[in-house]
Amino acid sequence: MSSSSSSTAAPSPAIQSILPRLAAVRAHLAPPNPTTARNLASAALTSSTKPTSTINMAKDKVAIIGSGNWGSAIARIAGQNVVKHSDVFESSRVPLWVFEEMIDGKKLTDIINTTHINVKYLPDIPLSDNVVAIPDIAKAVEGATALVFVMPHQFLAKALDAIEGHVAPGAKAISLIKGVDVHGSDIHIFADVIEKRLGISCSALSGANIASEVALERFSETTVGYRKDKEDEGLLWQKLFETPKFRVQLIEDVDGVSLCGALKNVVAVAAGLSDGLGYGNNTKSAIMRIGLLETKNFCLEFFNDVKPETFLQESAGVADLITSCLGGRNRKTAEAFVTTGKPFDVLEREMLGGQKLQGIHTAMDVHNFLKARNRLGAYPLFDKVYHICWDGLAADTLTDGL
Ligand SMILES: NC(=O)c1ccc[n+]([C@@H]2O[C@H](COP(=O)([O-])OP(=O)(O)OC[C@H]3O[C@@H](n4cnc5c(N)ncnc54)[C@H](O)[C@@H]3O)[C@@H](O)[C@H]2O)c1
Ligand SMILES: O=P(O)(O)OC[C@H](O)CO
Repeated sequence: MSSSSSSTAAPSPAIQSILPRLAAVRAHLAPPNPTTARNLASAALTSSTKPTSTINMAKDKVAIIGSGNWGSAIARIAGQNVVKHSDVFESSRVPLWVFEEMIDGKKLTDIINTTHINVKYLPDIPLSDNVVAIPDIAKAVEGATALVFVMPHQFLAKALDAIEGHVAPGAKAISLIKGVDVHGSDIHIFADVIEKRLGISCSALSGANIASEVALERFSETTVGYRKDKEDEGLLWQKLFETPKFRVQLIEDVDGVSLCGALKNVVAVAAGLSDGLGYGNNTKSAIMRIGLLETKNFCLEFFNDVKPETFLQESAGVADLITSCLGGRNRKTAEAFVTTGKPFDVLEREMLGGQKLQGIHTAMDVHNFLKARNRLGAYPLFDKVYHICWDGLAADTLTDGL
């Protein structure tokens, strides 16, 4: 963070190392408005152009880990916002980890670094020049203190293997990944997986955010869930992501934000199946309602700290469920699953140009978890999606027993 008084002498390394913590303590002691997270958020917005400290402090260095459709859209915003908030962020360079692949004989990283466009995952929409594509994940996170995880969930474990041991002291993370990590009767959100593996605090961002619409600057909202007593981190992520066309709201609810983002993908698959069957709007609305109810019941049954207001008052809740059931990739491929009879892996390859489906995998993870807990009967929609997608059950049984 830059100083409001550039003539102040630089503090010693020992003092510098405790400055981020001091800033956090100061934020807790004197929040701009202690009543609600939203008020904190707006206070941060209005104060964003004002100097916030009289002491020189290290700026946060951002790294984006993942460069698919959403990863590229979010890298675009982050690249612009680090310049806008160059008092807080190192602005000259935003490393973007790219899983290297060849496109027409050229490396995707070279194409991005030359044209500033991710031609495969977000064609036609330029990233800002400071976003630098890097194929080596350990190099991409080197020195970074604000790590943005945005990749299909199936690739996270391998990415963490490569990152572990390369994370800067004092770093924090945010997960934009939609899905759940299930082992037998255990379930975790990916923010927990990141936090545990890297030993750093991890927030979550999720909302009604079809990537291409956000990238085209169509007005959208999102939710950042931050950890208990970590409003300062929520405010930092809000600074990194908020624009006039992409509004970021804050809530102290990492679990609820993450789970809503994961489970709505299962509901979106159900909505697509319904569309494929030609059932119309009443049925789809019923699926959304039942899906939201199962989502809420699941969160409250298996996670202790979920805030009820996340479901209806936050973009991560009902709004993401609606946009995904209307316009998402999960909906689209599930509709084609019914109309073409092709399996999902074939449809993913044929219809998504390298982008990945999450909903069918989350349906299986949720099924396995509920089975292990002997609770399948309480979640009939989630269960039906699993059996239709993975078990050969006829799609036209979708609404039976709901
Ligand atoms: N696309 C959206 O509209 C959207 C919006 C909000 C949230 N999300 C969520 O964000 C997360 C990331 O989605 P996305 O749209 O950026 O990705 P995507 O679906 O476009 O996936 C493609 C990405 O996976 C990478 N990849 C492919 N094979 C790989 C491998 N073997 N190892 C590592 N990486 C590999 C590709 O390089 C590319 O970056 C997901 O959890 C998704 O649900 C997506
Ligand atoms: O296209 P989907 O179905 O993966 O959904 C995209 C986003 O999660 C919508 O917020």
